[in-house]
Amino acid sequence: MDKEKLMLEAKKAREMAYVPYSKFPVGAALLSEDGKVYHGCNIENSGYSMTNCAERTAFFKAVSEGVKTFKALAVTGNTEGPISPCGACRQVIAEFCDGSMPVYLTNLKGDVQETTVAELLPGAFTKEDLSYAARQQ
Ligand SMILES: O=c1ccn([C@H]2C[C@H](O)[C@@H](CO)O2)c(=O)[nH]1
Ligand SMILES: [Zn+2]
Repeated sequence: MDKEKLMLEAKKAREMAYVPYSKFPVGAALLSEDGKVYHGCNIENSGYSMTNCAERTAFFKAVSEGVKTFKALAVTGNTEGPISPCGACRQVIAEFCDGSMPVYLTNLKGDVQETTVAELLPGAFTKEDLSYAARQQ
């Protein structure tokens, strides 16, 4: 699947957003190794901190169905420039994806920023950091 199609899938996913508080719908489309697209939207809550972003929704859907290897991610929202994932999502993306995996950040006007997982979260805390500590025990 090409990046244009993946960004279109993110736009479709955005239509499902549940955003009564921010009124700021976001869509994500996560392409798995086996070519399947996992869609995600943001899902808000009256307890604001319970809100789940579009990106994490897509990852949690895939992982909960046993899929943990991914090829690309597209995210879109109605931002002036390409949308910028929050810190929590950057950490979740870093958990499941190689640093070199492409991420397409876009908006409704069609601006596109092609970046990578490593660029989104330089110096991410990873499972390697945990295993170092475990080896010392
Ligand atoms: O990349 C982003 C940025 C924001 N949001 C959501 C969280 C909240 O519902 C709304 C406003 O922050 O947008 C996402 O889903 N993804
Ligand atoms: Zn987020």
